Amino acid sequence: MGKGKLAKFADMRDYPHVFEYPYSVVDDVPFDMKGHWGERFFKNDRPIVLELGCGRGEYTVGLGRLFPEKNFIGVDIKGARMWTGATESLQAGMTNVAFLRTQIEIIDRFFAPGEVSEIWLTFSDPQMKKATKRLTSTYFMERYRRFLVDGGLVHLKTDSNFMFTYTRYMVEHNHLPVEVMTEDLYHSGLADEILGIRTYYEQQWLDRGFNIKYLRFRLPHEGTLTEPDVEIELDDYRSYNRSKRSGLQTSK
Ligand SMILES: C[S@@+](CC[C@H](N)C(=O)[O-])C[C@H]1O[C@@H](n2cnc3c(N)ncnc32)[C@H](O)[C@@H]1O
Repeated sequence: MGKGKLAKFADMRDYPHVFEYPYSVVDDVPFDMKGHWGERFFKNDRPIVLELGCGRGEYTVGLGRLFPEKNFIGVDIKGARMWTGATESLQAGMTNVAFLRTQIEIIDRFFAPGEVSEIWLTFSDPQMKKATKRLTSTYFMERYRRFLVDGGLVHLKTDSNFMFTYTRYMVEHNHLPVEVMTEDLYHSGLADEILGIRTYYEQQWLDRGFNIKYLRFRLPHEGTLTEPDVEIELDDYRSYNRSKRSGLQTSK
């Protein structure tokens, strides 16, 4: 039988590469590794890549294996999910992987200007009701700009037509340079060992016959970002009213 939540939380508290700073903690204790992840934790000055809303951390661990010359940090508020990737990377002796348990709304408290080189958003909740909760909204882009290098890459992998369409409008409206865009990754010829990493949620959507969409763009520091004024068709397989939970649990 698998470990229960309490046992996973206990493991996480002892893991040397897991940092747990939800709102309640970081309000009282400033995060003193801000600006010092390389020197104090990774012991090198290699590029740092974030996976935001990492869940079990498949991209954090998978990319960590593919790119030992970079450092990867998975961020999520759900500790029991994160435990999977944290345990796997610890058992594999990976020194270029860490996890941060916190709310992404306060992500800029953990990284200094220019400290992060890339961001992955993997199957983020589309948050169809409220743009400010959507991880590709300009609200979050403004936060990412505070620590992402100028012109740093943002990757979005999603099942959601709503999330993909919204993000495409946001990117076009703000003239952010697009590097790659496909509405059907696995039939596009683009899927390689990086894009072929499959997350837990991704596999569920693939099993249900959904196309996987992928968008990669750059986020320059210059210019004011504004929200696109568009109406986007809602994903009919997700519950609009309970968009706080992820689609798989709320569908139909
Ligand atoms: C649909 S799941 C995707 C998980 C994983 N990336 C995957 O593809 O299997 C979305 C994840 O984002 C996390 N998440 C969503 N909004 C968040 C926020 N504001 N702060 C921290 N985590 C968040 C959730 O806890 C959840 O684990």
